[in-house]
Amino acid sequence: MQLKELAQTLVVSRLIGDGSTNITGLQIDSRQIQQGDLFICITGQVSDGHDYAATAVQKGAVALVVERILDLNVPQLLVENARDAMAALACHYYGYPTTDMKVIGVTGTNGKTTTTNIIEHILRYNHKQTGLMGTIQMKIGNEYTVMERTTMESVQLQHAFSQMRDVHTDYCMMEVSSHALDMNRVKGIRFRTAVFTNLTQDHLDYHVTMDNYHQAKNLLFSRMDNTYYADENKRQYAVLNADDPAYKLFKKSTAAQVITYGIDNECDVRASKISITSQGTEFTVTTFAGEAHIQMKLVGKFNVYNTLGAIAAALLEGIELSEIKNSLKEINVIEGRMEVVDGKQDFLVLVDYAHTPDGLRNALSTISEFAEGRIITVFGNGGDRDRTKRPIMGMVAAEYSDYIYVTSDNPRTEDPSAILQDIVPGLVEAGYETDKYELIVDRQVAINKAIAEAGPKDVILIAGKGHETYQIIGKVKHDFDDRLIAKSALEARGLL
Ligand SMILES: CC(=O)N[C@H]1[C@@H](OP(=O)(O)OP(=O)(O)OC[C@H]2O[C@@H](n3ccc(=O)[nH]c3=O)[C@H](O)[C@@H]2O)O[C@H](CO)[C@@H](O)[C@@H]1O[C@H](C)C(=O)N[C@@H](C)C(=O)N[C@H](CCC(=O)O)C(=O)O
Ligand SMILES: Nc1ncnc2c1ncn2[C@@H]1O[C@H](COP(=O)(O)OP(=O)(O)OP(=O)(O)O)[C@@H](O)[C@H]1O
Ligand SMILES: N[C@H](CCC[C@H](N)C(=O)O)C(=O)O
Ligand SMILES: [Mg+2]
Repeated sequence: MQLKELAQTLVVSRLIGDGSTNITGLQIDSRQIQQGDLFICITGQVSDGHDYAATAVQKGAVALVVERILDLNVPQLLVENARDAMAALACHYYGYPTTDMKVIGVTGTNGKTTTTNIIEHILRYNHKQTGLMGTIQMKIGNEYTVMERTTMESVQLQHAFSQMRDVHTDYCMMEVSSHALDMNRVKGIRFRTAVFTNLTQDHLDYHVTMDNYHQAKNLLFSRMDNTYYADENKRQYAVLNADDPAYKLFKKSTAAQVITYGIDNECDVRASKISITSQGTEFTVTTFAGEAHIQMKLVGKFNVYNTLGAIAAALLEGIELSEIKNSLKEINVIEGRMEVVDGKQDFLVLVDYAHTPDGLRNALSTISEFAEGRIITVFGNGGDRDRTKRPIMGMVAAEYSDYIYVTSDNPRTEDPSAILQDIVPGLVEAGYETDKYELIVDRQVAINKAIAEAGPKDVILIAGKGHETYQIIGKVKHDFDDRLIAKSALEARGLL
């Protein structure tokens, strides 16, 4: 594609140099440049992409998108904000792929991965060609790729959507993180449906206040343009959790049709008669399309919420409630979400991705509903992330646990033992006795100890890392999988 064609998508940009230059790719990272790329210089928080433009040109970039003219002998497209411009350029370059499929976006502090996976399961079960993008993996056709980020940059997203279009994808279910909304990574995506799960504390390192965080989430809903299309396939929907007060802002600011779900408040898709065991969950769902009794292997009240959001989204696609019910019966536990580590033991070992105060509370309160023995919690907090959630998670753990191993999550560039120390004030504030917890920096040692000392009917919750197969210490990613470590600890006791 010629540079001038891309430039035309941005009315107020200024093109300096030869507009007929042929562009064969878009790239934001100088380390990944290929011959013929247009290098987009992003002014970031850590580095400035403009500083890497010369290297990018040396490596084969044939033109630049810049926020200030650089002294380099290649055509340059001058824009006010490169990240913003990038979303428009990416949509055009890849031929607006999200207008050729239905994209169902899910946002919220917790439950995005779970909800997207449930919707994907229902639609695939009902013979739709599906795609998936999120924390664990991306699915294009039948190919799965492990992901680094929950929501990628716009160039990567639009590229992935174009690949999905190539394999005739009907629906893409995607997680939409607040970072992505705030940084315009998802600008230009046409969402068929946007689902809101919940809003609780996380990411205050980035958003600083809960109000900013709420406003970032709101961008998903406020950018939905219009619901009044004659063509049913073009209508847009907002599926909102009516039990979370944050939904009111989204309801007010969206032009999409609003469908609410919940348990406690009056709403359009509502669950009642909920029964939870360690094996699964049952409930009755009352919807605008009838009533059904749902049985599934996912456990916990929070998974009832995730499922309600998914049921609403699927009903909007014309899937019969009876078919939704059948497909939910078949759904398996989502990787790293209340995942049971099985052996011959007479206690339960669960690996869960709870890494926020609300996530941990939900995981532990669910366990407390069926635990017959002690509840033993192994958890920590990620480094270089929201520090204010650490003592709160300590308080939550103290509220439900009989014993706690405070340990490392992904320390990243922080001092691991200092992170553990940040959790302790929460335990103290909760009045938790000092002989009921210990601090063990090495997560493997903590997991081994928890399993070595477990007794009959105890439940061990290993929280925070879920599906992750690594641990980031400093800047190094080490192999680490809570489930494999738990298994080897069981083996050491002769219980595998
Ligand atoms: C806070 C945040 O999200 N930052 C992301 C953002 O960083 P930034 O804008 O500050 O960019 P930067 O790192 O300063 O770099 C500026 C530019 O220089 C370029 N560069 C840099 C170095 C170089 O050698 N060559 C080069 O070209 C970079 O590619 C970039 O284009 O853009 C970068 C490029 O895409 C991301 O790597 C970076 O992710 C950081 C590492 C990160 O950890 N992000 C997490 C918090 C995140 O996004 N999480 C959410 C999920 C949260 C959730 O829901 O739980 C997610 O969607 O994954
Ligand atoms: N609806 C929910 N409400 C509260 N907690 C939940 C909910 N769903 C899941 N959780 C808890 O949060 C953890 C993470 O769930 P999930 O991976 O689905 O969330 P996410 O929003 O995708 O997280 P991330 O922001 O890391 O992508 C689960 O392991 C569980 O403990
Ligand atoms: N998407 C979340 C994941 C946190 C997972 C936890 N294991 C950690 O490393 O803090 C984040 O980037 O904040
Ligand atoms: Mg996720």
